[in-house]
Amino acid sequence: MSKQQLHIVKIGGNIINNSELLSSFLKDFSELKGLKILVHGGGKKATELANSIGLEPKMVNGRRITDEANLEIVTMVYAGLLNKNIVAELQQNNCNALGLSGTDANCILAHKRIVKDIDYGFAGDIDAVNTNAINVFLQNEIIPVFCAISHDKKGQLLNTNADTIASELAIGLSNLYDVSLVYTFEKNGVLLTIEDEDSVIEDIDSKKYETLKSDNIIADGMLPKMENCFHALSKGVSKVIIGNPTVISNQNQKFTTLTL
Ligand SMILES: Nc1ncnc2c1ncn2[C@@H]1O[C@H](COP(=O)(O)OP(=O)(O)O)[C@@H](O)[C@H]1O
Ligand SMILES: CC(=O)N[C@@H](CCC(=O)OP(=O)(O)O)C(=O)O
Repeated sequence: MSKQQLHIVKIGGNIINNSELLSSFLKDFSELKGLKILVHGGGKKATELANSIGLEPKMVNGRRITDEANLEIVTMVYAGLLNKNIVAELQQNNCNALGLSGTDANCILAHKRIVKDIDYGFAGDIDAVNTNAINVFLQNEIIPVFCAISHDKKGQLLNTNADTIASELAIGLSNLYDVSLVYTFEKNGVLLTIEDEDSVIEDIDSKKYETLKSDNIIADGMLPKMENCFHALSKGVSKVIIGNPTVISNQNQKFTTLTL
């Protein structure tokens, strides 16, 4: 028997910081048919709050150096302010959302990221996704909304890149569902020329990715995002696309499709 379809949609921090774009996306997401999960970032908002109290968070290889003070900030911003406001707006749109961090129902188990020469503090790398618990929500028409906080089951919360949360959820749930993973952010997809929104590269496989990388066409946050895409495809996720938030509702919107 073929598997049921599941859409996992990730929304980036620059969209979350724009209330009009966010509202429009949440309306479209509410209208998306079938089983679905939303994952949100919020790095921009967390940096703004940190700056307002005199902290200057550092990012290394797309990950926040998360000391104790920054862990408090990201927990308040991701699991509190942003997650609850997103859920409230989805509820307003008659989408029965449930806001979750990775510690709720033990959904996302992680360990403190250990890398030689870089102390990431309380940043987490994912070990396991509790697909049984998430499946209970999905099968009861409850729409999980995940923020970028995981835990180690020893009482420690950990800050985890939201793109990685989305890809690991997609990989874990691929055992049960035919999963499409959609990364949405403020641009129209992976662009050949970053200033030109019409220059969407519609198909990228791993070979083309290597060329685009060495030609410096892909840089910054797009590098870890695409690594997550290829990892998801290699672990059983059916479809991975990158595009702007309207891609979930507008058939004519261009986007980038990733293949292995
Ligand atoms: N070729 C490219 N096409 C599109 N975006 C790119 C490209 N190369 C680098 N980027 C950068 O990657 C960023 C997206 O990564 P990131 O900020 O991590 O996204 P998110 O908001 O989803 O977390 C874009 O804002 C853009 O500046
Ligand atoms: C460890 C780590 O880097 N966590 C990310 C989590 C938020 C995130 O990924 O947000 P965007 O999707 O908006 O970038 C951070 O704190 O920035």
